[in-house]
Amino acid sequence: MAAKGNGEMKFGSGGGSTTKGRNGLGKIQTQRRQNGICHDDSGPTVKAQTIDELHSLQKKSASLASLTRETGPKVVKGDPARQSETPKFAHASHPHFTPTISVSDSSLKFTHVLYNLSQAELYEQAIKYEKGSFITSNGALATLSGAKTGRSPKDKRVVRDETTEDDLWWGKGSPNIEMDEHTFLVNRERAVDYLNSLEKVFVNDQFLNWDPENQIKVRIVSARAYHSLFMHNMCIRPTPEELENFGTPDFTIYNAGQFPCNRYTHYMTSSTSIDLNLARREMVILGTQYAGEMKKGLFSVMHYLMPNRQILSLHSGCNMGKDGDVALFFGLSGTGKTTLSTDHNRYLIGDDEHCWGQNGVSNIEGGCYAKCIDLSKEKEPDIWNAIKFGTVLENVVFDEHTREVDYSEKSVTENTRAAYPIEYIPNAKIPCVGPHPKNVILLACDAFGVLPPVSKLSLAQTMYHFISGYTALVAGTEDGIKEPQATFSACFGAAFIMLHPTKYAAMLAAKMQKHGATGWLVNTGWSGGSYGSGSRIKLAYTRKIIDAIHSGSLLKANYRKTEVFGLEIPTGVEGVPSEILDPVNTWSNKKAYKETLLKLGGLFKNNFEVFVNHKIGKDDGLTEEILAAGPVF
Ligand SMILES: Nc1ncnc2c1ncn2[C@@H]1O[C@H](COP(=O)(O)OP(=O)(O)O)[C@@H](O)[C@H]1O
Ligand SMILES: C=C(OP(=O)(O)O)C(=O)O
Ligand SMILES: [Ca+2]
Ligand SMILES: [Mn+2]
Repeated sequence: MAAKGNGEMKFGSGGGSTTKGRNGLGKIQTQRRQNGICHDDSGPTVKAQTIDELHSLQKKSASLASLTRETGPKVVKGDPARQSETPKFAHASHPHFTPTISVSDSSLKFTHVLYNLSQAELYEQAIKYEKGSFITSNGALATLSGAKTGRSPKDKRVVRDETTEDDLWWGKGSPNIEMDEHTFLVNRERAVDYLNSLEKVFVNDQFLNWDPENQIKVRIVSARAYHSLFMHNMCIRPTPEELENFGTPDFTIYNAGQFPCNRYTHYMTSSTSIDLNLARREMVILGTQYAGEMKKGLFSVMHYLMPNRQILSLHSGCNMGKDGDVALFFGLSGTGKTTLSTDHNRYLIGDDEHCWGQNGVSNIEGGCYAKCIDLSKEKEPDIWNAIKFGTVLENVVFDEHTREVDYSEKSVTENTRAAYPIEYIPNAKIPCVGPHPKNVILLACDAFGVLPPVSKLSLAQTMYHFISGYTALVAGTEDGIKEPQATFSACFGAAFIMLHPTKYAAMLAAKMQKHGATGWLVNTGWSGGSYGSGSRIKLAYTRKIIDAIHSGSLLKANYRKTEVFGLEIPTGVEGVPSEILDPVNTWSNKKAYKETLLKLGGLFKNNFEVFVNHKIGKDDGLTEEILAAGPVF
């Protein structure tokens, strides 16, 4: 599969190109692998369906309807390859078929709906019809997401209308780039036409949010078995009874990711467009097949719907101890939410998206989406073992013959991923709900290497760091040592929030205060120098720190304050060498340490300037305190 400049996918010809693996065998470069599409025409003979049956099926798939045409393709259930399910009148060549002149050409076509297929059925669909789909030695389904191997936040658009005009955060710094209703409909029509032009589409009807009172029904219409399996794993799966009584979805995604948007359409700046229309309760995806867009798109919807019900939506992992103590793990991508919330000694509530309401926390999702770069069985056994039959493995490289995955391979992308149902983690807490959090852990992967491995935060400091949403990763790994790239993303999820960050911050402050939660800042990044001279803090040490937070022992430790950031750091943590707890000790060049510390402090200050004139909550005092809780120098 080769990417064209405009984001379209082009399937090239010829065999898959291979590179030599460790054992000399060709390793499948899944990105470039080509395979002919297999057409299965060996099904039994044509059998007509009743009109009633057809109507009930059409009702089920009413969301595929065009808004501007009275008629569109007829929708039928089942795989077109299994011809027994194909009605007679689908074939224009049939002697009894009488065309009507009053209908459009599209109404003569049939689109088969593959409705809530099982994992096994989706495997078969993917392997038969989707290039680059393979079963790996652990039983997972390896797939390719195409040209896009990560999200495209710059291509996200939100319809600005009466519904959203006053409520949403617009303008500088906001992730909500506006589009008008008409343009949304243009893209919607493009996506629906594309989907209707296919022989078959996949429809998933599922739930979001384990809190039964605030559950949302979602429908995902997509063209690839990969997308259907991904959402099957990531959303909450309905029981057969729940599916029978599903009714009308609260929100629908039309994922036509293989098809580009029209770049001449107003508001478009590339051939990728992810469009959110809150009034219509619809999302359209064009020009990207990265499955994470669906999951994070729905997360944005929850970031709008839930705060309106006084429920705080959180970009965080969440787990619970044997005694019912709940911890939240906030952090940007790659900082450790999934890794640290998946803890063999605790119950996993969820790895990425939660709600904090009146009764406690609830996971929004039914699955986890783990990064798998450099994954090892020793360091992350639970995630390793979750990669089995049913799991979607995105963009990984594996041995052509043994189908063993090489998790160190970055040739397709560094953002290799595994999506699995949450019950694949043995100590998952089902239903995924828990009491009010006791600890709120803010994760930052500081590639500058100046933030302490752990600090205890005051409420004002927690808010300051929550609003800042800092992390710094390395810019690129190929051209040698590069400057770490500081990223500030409000609420540790600026790409997904819909309201002004201070709205979420005020809710978090109120909830933490009410329930007596303690805030912590944990650096999962560098120590002993910046990226290039220092090294990443050992996961084993970070786990010890997290253990001490959970057990309550760290709360009782002795603390002292650091300069510049004014962070309270413990003098000792069980299982962690004491000297690393103050980063200055780990730097051989103390002058370089101080310069880097001041540099990072300056970046924090600059970033926070846009929030200086905003009030956080009803309490003026808190706003003042938060402004004072940043670096001082
Ligand atoms: N000290 C550490 N703490 C947490 N993660 C670490 C650490 N060192 C290395 N890692 C790696 O960093 C990555 C964190 O990614 P992940 O948990 O998926 O982040 P998120 O869920 O926040 O996007 C994992 O690949 C993990 O193995
Ligand atoms: C899926 C994502 O989540 P994370 O990287 O936080 O795990 C994402 O941000 O695209
Ligand atoms: Ca994320
Ligand atoms: Mn994650």
